Amino acid sequence: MSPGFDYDLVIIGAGVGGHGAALHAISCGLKTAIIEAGDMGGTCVNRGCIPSKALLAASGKVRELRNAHHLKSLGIQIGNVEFERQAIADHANNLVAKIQGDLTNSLKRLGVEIIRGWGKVSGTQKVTITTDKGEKTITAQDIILSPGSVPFVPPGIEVDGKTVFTSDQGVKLETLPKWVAIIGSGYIGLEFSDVYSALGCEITLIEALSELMPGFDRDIAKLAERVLINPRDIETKVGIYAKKIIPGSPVIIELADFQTKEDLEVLEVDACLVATGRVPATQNLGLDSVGVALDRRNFIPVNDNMAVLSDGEVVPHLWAIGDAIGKMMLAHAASAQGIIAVENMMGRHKTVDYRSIPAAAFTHPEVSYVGLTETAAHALGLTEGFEVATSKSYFKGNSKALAENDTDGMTKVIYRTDTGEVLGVHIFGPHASDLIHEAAAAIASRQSIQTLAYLVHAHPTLSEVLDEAYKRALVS
Ligand SMILES: Cc1cc2nc3c(=O)[nH]c(=O)nc-3n(C[C@H](O)[C@H](O)[C@H](O)COP(=O)(O)OP(=O)(O)OC[C@H]3O[C@@H](n4cnc5c(N)ncnc54)[C@H](O)[C@@H]3O)c2cc1C
Ligand SMILES: NC(=O)c1ccc[n+]([C@@H]2O[C@H](COP(=O)([O-])OP(=O)(O)OC[C@H]3O[C@@H](n4cnc5c(N)ncnc54)[C@H](O)[C@@H]3O)[C@@H](O)[C@H]2O)c1
Repeated sequence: MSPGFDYDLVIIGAGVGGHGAALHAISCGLKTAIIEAGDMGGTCVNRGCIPSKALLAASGKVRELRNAHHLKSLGIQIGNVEFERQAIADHANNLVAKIQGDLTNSLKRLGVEIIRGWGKVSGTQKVTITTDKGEKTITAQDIILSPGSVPFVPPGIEVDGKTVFTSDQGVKLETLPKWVAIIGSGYIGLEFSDVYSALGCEITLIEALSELMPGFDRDIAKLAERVLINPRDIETKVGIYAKKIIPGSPVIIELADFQTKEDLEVLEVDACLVATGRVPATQNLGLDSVGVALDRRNFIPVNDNMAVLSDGEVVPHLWAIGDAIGKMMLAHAASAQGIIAVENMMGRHKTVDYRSIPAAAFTHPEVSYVGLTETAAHALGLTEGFEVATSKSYFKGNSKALAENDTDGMTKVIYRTDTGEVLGVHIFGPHASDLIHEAAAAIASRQSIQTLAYLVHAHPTLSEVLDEAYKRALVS
């Protein structure tokens, strides 16, 4: 315990980032407190990963069981498949309650003090907590800020939470609108279009940029579009943005060309999900009391060790992690950053290796990746002076996928031609979110495709799609 302080570590925000940091701090012997103003578990547990994956799991089963053609190819026939919207919503809500309870108990069991209220830095190594009952100030050797993020709603869009809503309300599945517009084809847009289309809604997917799924590798995005969008009841509008959205019945959406800003058409739909990204929840954190200014996009500036910066200089004993620093808005990235922050405050110099952090969209089939897209790899090659090559393999050549009659998908491995170092791996296909981890481990140790091609994969497994892609690189 640091002499003269109430705690060794105080964490503001009990999302997955704060939780990960707290668990690691306890394992390092630090007396730790965590401050939470809202729901324990933050976005991921209450309004993000957990409820959305519960909805995807249930709606994915409906899709599978209603796919008579696929079932027949396996010799199976079943009758009408029914579902109850409220029962699916209850599954998601119950899972949230369970995981929120488990997370809170894990903190209590380990001796992390949970303080409810709004936390604010009130000077060097000081935090003030405001509750309905008043204010109290505590001191800590170190402070971690993990306040997370909230949905971004572009100007002109009015959210009423009922007919026009963000994922915060969407995960509650309070209605199944007959016709729903989804604004944005990123992670949330894709996952919700998977849920809604499986449950029988008609969708119009609107993307401002010139291609759908702009954040994903191009080959993967094109194939994903052919499987996840085109055959389903989803109309797409690309290069078009929602200039104005008025809630009601119907919801009125004014669309305009993203490049020219010219007005295009007006849609009248039953509901609209706004999935246009997230912004950091970094207001009123008391950062001015220690001379810290937010960056241009309101993220907290940090260095590679997660130390908060003021004018480029480290602010001693102040750290920030998670969505609020804007490096990679993912749950596992937030908790990895929490662990790295604690390691550095313990005097062990460590940084986060973003290149090896995987990401996945839990659609049916799934999309996953780790490392660079082909475009980013070529750009890096140009600045660092190396050539890039790719190797692809397809689920339609994989015995396990063939046995399941589930063969839509591909794997793409991107590597340097000089050293063979793997720079990125992208998978679209069944279980892609699990398959990506061997590639993440390979990238973490900067392995070459030549080494990976000699790894032995069990047969018949889906993981052989990676084996095939590695081996193909040796003969190309
Ligand atoms: C619909 C959806 C689905 C998602 N699915 C996935 C997924 O499948 N996989 C994945 O990796 N990521 C997913 N994400 C992203 C993931 O939820 C976030 O990356 C993650 O929650 C970030 O964690 P965090 O700890 O930084 O912040 P948060 O989870 O946002 O937690 C921050 C916490 O801090 C509290 N807080 C803020 N300010 C204060 C203050 N001053 N005082 C006290 N408390 C404060 C907030 O109340 C909140 O509880 C999803 C997000 C959404 C919206
Ligand atoms: N499976 C997962 O890991 C998962 C799932 C959901 C969310 N998340 C996280 O949550 C964050 C937010 O997700 P998201 O899908 O909202 O953001 P995103 O950044 O992934 O996608 C937003 C999309 O909306 C488009 N857009 C923005 N404004 C628009 C407008 N006015 N009209 C039309 N299109 C517009 C953007 O071009 C972009 O393609 C992501 O950064 C992601 O990291 C992760």
